[in-house]
Amino acid sequence: MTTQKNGQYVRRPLIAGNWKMNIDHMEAIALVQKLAWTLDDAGHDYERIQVSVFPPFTDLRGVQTLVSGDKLDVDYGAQDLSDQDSGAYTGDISGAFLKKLGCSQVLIGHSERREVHGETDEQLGAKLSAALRHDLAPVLCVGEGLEVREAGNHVSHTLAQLEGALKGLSAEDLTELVVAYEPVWAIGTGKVAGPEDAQEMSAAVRTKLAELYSQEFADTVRVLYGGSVKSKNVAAVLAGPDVDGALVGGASLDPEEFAKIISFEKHIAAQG
Ligand SMILES: O=C(CO)COP(=O)(O)O
Repeated sequence: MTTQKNGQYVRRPLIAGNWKMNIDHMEAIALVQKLAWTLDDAGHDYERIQVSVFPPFTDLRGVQTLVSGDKLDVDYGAQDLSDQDSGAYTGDISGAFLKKLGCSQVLIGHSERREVHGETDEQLGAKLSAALRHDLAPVLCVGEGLEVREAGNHVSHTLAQLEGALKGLSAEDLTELVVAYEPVWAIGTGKVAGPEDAQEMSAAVRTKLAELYSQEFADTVRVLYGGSVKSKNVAAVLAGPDVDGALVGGASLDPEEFAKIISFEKHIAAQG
């Protein structure tokens, strides 16, 4: 969600937790509950900074029951979806089912899906279309591996992933698009991209979106950074004007640490 203030776009920061294949449905309920309590105690304003979690599929019903029963402001979504809506696709999950479970977002093209399941930009484009058919905001993940970074081709590589997945989709289709830049070498390694790296790529993503669609569209799309985000580095990583939030893996499994990351503005203020 993006609003306009004095002719400028104000992008609502999003801090999202990707739980990957961690935490069963009982643990998920406890984690969301603890997170919500911690954020309430800290006086978190969800309208200003959106909070989402991406649990495994089997946890979604439990999370839905808790969020709707306790009227929590935490949003949630799935880590993947099928490009099909129903039928003989054993093991796949339809966007229609996710929507029924109250999901508002869905991750698409996480580097682990690209690597482990060989998902291609073309398939990801089909998944984006499926998300849009079911009114799920797609969080499209892009980012380069270490070799590409070392060769200095990270910007062109990442923008090609972006363009490949968005092929054939219009700005009107993509009003809820979120892009997450996650350099593969920073995921789960403790090596976080420098603030300049996060800003460089976020700005490049925005320029590409302006080229493909319009500046106005590009100004409304939120670009997240992901890869070893922790409370101690979040203020630096989110300092760039084009970085609109974070996609957090490991650190989102600890409710206190995740709540501290969500309160990143306090860390920025403390830095002066
Ligand atoms: O892959 C990630 C989020 O999608 C990042 O994971 P880590 O924060 O554990 O590095």
